[in-house]
Amino acid sequence: MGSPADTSKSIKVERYKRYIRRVNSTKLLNASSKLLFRATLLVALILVFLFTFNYPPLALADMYSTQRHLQAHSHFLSSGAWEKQLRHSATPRRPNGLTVLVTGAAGFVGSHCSLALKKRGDGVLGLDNFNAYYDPSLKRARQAMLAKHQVLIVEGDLNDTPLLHKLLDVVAFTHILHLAAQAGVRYAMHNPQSYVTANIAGFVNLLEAAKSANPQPAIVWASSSSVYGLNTENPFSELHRTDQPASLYAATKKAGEEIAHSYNHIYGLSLTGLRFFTVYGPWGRPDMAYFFFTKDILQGKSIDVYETPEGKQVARDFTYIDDIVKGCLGALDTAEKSSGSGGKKRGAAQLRVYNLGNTSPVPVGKLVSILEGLLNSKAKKHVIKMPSNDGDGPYTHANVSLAFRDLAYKPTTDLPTGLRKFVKWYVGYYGLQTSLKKDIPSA
Ligand SMILES: O=C(O)[C@H]1O[C@H](OP(=O)(O)OP(=O)(O)OC[C@H]2O[C@@H](n3ccc(=O)[nH]c3=O)[C@H](O)[C@@H]2O)[C@H](O)[C@@H](O)[C@H]1O
Repeated sequence: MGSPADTSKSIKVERYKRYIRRVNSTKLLNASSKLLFRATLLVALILVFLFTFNYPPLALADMYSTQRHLQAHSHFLSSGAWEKQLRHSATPRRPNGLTVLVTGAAGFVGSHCSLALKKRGDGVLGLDNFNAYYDPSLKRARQAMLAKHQVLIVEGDLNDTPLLHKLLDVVAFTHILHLAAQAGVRYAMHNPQSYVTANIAGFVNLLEAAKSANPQPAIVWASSSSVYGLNTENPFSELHRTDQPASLYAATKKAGEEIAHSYNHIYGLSLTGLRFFTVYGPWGRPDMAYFFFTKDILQGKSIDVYETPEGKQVARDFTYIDDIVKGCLGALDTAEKSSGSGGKKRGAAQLRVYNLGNTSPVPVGKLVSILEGLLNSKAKKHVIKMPSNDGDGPYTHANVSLAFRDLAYKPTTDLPTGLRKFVKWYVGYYGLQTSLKKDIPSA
């Protein structure tokens, strides 16, 4: 046993050691929290750098798509109420009415078709990703217009597989009117990938969901006059060559027609492709010439009017939206049922392709002079040779005898009448009535 002095000394030594251990461990803790803090700061800085400076389009696109994905999937979470809304919108209000999923429902042709279907008592559910290819506020305005008629548009992408399967699970669609696409002939030079994503991957994704559905819906979808590409026979008939597309847009639409063939062959999906010819009218697309010519003429800006390399006028078979809507409804009404179910083919199914044009090409110069008359304003025309490498063709002209025979399709609106209706809508929508020198005469 030691003396009290020894004991007291050893207690003090022990206390000192404990103190030193505590100080050291605090130092260690401080050091490791500092390290952790610095690491977190570094990671945060790297993330901020990546999002803000390094890959802005990628980071933002990812953020938006994740946001949309979460939005779509949050619907699944509160699924009861959401599913009820879907079914309500999709339920027909007439005996034997169709139950139609309209993709691209906030688009130009999609919104008109959705409204026409709803008005005659069919059930309609829309799907649209509201992308910013052109002013999304116009798409929102179309959505609001449809909402007044009890048509719901789900915000989501064709490439969102769980969402597509969910929609087809919740509603037993008899038909899909597939109009969602990356449109525009010349924009394909600037953003080729968007055409592949929407017009090929998106279409395949939709067909995959449709082939697995039970019952399989019949599908009517938008192809394009541009598939005629370098074809020189005139007017364009469905029997002519379509293996020489002049733009990536046209190539993706032609690919769609071939993909439709394979899904029809393998799974018994009923598929009808409609080749639209330069569709125009109220609620139209701001990226199209008739639309931005109107804007530019009213603003006193110059417009480029293309001519062919030989100095000839460029012409289009401009087709009025109401005629196109009748063609789409005719195709839906005559579509036979798909033959398969749950991913298995049970027999041969219908496979069709039709031109939907106006059968009366008009030179672009004439389009401009009609607009000048309606707007009471002289255009500052800048006539230039058509850019040779942007996929544009010199003229289009539809033979619609097949669509007339099978769909009772008969276009009735000439360009002056249709443009008058468009201009009337345009000045009303953009609140320009008072700035025009005279009222737009009624049709
Ligand atoms: O039928 C289709 O399948 C396609 O129709 C539409 O393409 P296009 O017929 O090319 O329409 P659009 O661009 O309005 O040019 C019209 C005319 O104006 C000429 N044009 C064009 C631009 C310009 O600045 N000047 C000009 O003269 C131009 O040379 C052309 O002669 C759809 O956009 C497309 O999505 C697809 O559906």
